Amino acid sequence: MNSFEVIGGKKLSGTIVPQGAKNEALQILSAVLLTPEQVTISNIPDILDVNLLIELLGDMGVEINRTDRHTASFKSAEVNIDFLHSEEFRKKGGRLRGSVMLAGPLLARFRKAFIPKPGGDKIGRRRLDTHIIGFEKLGAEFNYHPEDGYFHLDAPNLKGTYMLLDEPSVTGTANIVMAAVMAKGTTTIYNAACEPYLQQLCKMLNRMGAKISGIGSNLLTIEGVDYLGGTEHRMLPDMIEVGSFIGMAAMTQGNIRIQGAGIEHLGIIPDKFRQLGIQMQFEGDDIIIPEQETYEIQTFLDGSVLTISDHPWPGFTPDLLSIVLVVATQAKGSVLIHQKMFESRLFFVDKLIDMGAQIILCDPHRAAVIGLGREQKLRGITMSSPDIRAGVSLLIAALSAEGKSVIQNIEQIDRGYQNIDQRLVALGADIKRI
Ligand SMILES: CC(=O)N[C@H]1[C@@H](OP(=O)(O)OP(=O)(O)OC[C@H]2O[C@@H](n3ccc(=O)[nH]c3=O)[C@H](O)[C@@H]2O)O[C@H](CO)[C@@H](O)[C@@H]1O
Ligand SMILES: C=C(OP(=O)(O)O)C(=O)O
Repeated sequence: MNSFEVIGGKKLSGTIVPQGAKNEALQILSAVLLTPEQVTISNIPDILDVNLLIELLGDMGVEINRTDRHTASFKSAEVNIDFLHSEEFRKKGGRLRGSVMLAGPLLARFRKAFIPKPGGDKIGRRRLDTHIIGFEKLGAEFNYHPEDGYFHLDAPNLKGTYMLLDEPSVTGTANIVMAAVMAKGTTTIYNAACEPYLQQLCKMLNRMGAKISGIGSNLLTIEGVDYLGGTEHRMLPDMIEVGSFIGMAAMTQGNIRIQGAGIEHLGIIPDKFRQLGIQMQFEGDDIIIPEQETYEIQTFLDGSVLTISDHPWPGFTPDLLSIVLVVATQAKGSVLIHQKMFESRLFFVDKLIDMGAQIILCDPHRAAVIGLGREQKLRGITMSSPDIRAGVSLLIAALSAEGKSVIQNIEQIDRGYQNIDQRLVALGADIKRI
């Protein structure tokens, strides 16, 4: 297992370009299975999770022509669905959450699918009920086979229907939409997830011939069609990377330009960093974070302590809460971080406490951060990265800390951040991959 050795205290400066969005890529790549025609995708992030999903598509018989690391064409003329039922798929597919989204398109086009226990971050219970119940409502029959550990799905006749989702699951909505585009009749999905990546998926499906309306809202209407054709698609900039860079700039007292940040798709993200007292300017589609001596956490209007919590889109994404938390440790003032959606995503704060941060973990969902206001630096330590976003938060802490830190298990970071060490070295960071 690789580690990062980081010597902290360097002010980062320069320009950084966000990669294509990881969580959009996982949806879009799954959708190539919906057509026998060619789909060409650009701005693909060159990261572990995405490369693994592309490999799985290849294993299923999809013809892949990767013109460069960020552009590829896919042709799913022949698909070996039974590969999903193999030991090899169980091992590889189990390493990423995104593999669960292969099921929707397979049901739509081939009327059967298999789902092994999916992977992804170990950040609490991650149920698949929304996916499976959605498929069932469309007419799929679902059986769990304890002997092989697979959900078996069969859907000889997918039929449009009305459904009210139990929760606006992101991958669940994507899966149900992909299953419904070629069902007979009209499907209405209420309480659908509506974040930008799902909007991107729906727009791409419409370009392929699907009839989806209500895009961007929590009520999607899908008129089934018989056939989808090829298309081209470009991934948005990764909003979680953008947020991570905003936090990193502030923590290291840096001066960074995030070029092509996709500002119109960031929703409430910039406002949350502003609530921490971070200044930023928008110039065209770039975000400039100027060097700031200190930044001060705002209070609510009545003067009470600020709370920052996650919520399904258009609320604040849970994937940036760990970043906000670490950035707050060097702010002036206090904030309560309330992770409502996941239950094991805050435990990494014990490492920040070891580094000298003032944090009280109230329970698995809430952490109170008392900012040090740069009066005392964090200390470098050796630590292990538990999940992708906590991993980057620890990296941000290490970049701002006094002395040397070692971050182990950086495969977690590589799952979602492309060449992060080299890109940060270009901004003046002292990071070695060991
Ligand atoms: C591959 C991918 O795209 N992964 C993202 C996707 O995961 P994923 O699609 O797996 O996450 P879901 O949207 O299904 O739900 C995430 C968690 O939030 C809880 N929940 C969800 C909705 C709700 O109204 N209330 C609630 O508490 C769920 O029970 C679950 O524990 O969306 C998550 C939520 O934005 C992100 O963290 C993941 O990075
Ligand atoms: C939780 C995340 O990823 P995944 O759903 O792929 O585990 C994430 O991207 O922060």
